[in-house]
Amino acid sequence: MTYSVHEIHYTLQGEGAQAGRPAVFCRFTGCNLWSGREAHRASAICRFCDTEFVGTDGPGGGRFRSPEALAETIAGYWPGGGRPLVVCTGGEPLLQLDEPLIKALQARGFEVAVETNGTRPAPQGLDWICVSPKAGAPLVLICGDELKLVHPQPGAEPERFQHLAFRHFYLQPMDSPEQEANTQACVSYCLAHPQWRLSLQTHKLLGIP
Ligand SMILES: C[S@@+](CC[C@H](N)C(=O)[O-])C[C@H]1O[C@@H](n2cnc3c(N)ncnc32)[C@H](O)[C@@H]1O
Ligand SMILES: Nc1nc2[nH]cc(C(=O)O)c2c(=O)[nH]1
Ligand code: SF4
Ligand SMILES: [Mg+2]
Repeated sequence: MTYSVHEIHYTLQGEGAQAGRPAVFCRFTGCNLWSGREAHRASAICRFCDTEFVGTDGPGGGRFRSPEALAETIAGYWPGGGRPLVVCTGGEPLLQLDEPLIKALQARGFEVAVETNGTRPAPQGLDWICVSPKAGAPLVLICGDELKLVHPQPGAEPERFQHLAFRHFYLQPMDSPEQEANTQACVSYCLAHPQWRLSLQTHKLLGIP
């Protein structure tokens, strides 16, 4: 298996239940819900993506020919100490992340977390699964550690997901020109439905990647 990675960097997890925790981010190329090209955004299934994931030419990106090669590169970003955490994201990481890579990362002491749109089954052995459902896309990954719903999304109302088997339920305001109104909508919904908590994209507030 060759892995195509857009970028690798070390920063704080900005979102959800693990916000504030140092982590290496491995951003895989490609997504099944958008090509990543602006010309295709308006006709994509997922139209609000805030992320660049096309190509292997980002910082630390490249093509890695084995799980060991990618795991060794990721391990090189950890400063030492603490419990190493890698967040596999993208693009859609579950198009590429497989059990051999999870094992190679865990063999180097890493907890392996994933940020996924939930349209693909997860490989065995993940330490943390964050599912972020998208309106109009089939949700097949219906259990995990956190469900983090970008809100508001017509066709992906929180009520559709509240019964699923996740430990944490988060609403994350959609970053868009309507962000202030979206944030207020998330606050109001959480106050009225306390099963849900607010996830702010704290890395954007801090100006870190
Ligand atoms: C770029 S996605 C990559 C992982 C995966 N494809 C997914 O959608 O979960 C990482 C996280 O950012 C969230 N996200 C993407 N665009 C956003 C936006 N405009 N505002 C808020 N969150 C956004 C996604 O829902 C997901 O939780
Ligand atoms: N700091 C930081 N935290 C994040 N949590 C999820 C992210 C993502 O794009 O998957 C992300 C990201 O892009 N940056
Ligand atoms: S599913 Fe994730 S990576 Fe793909 S376009 Fe949507 S937010 Fe971006
Ligand atoms: Mg991001």
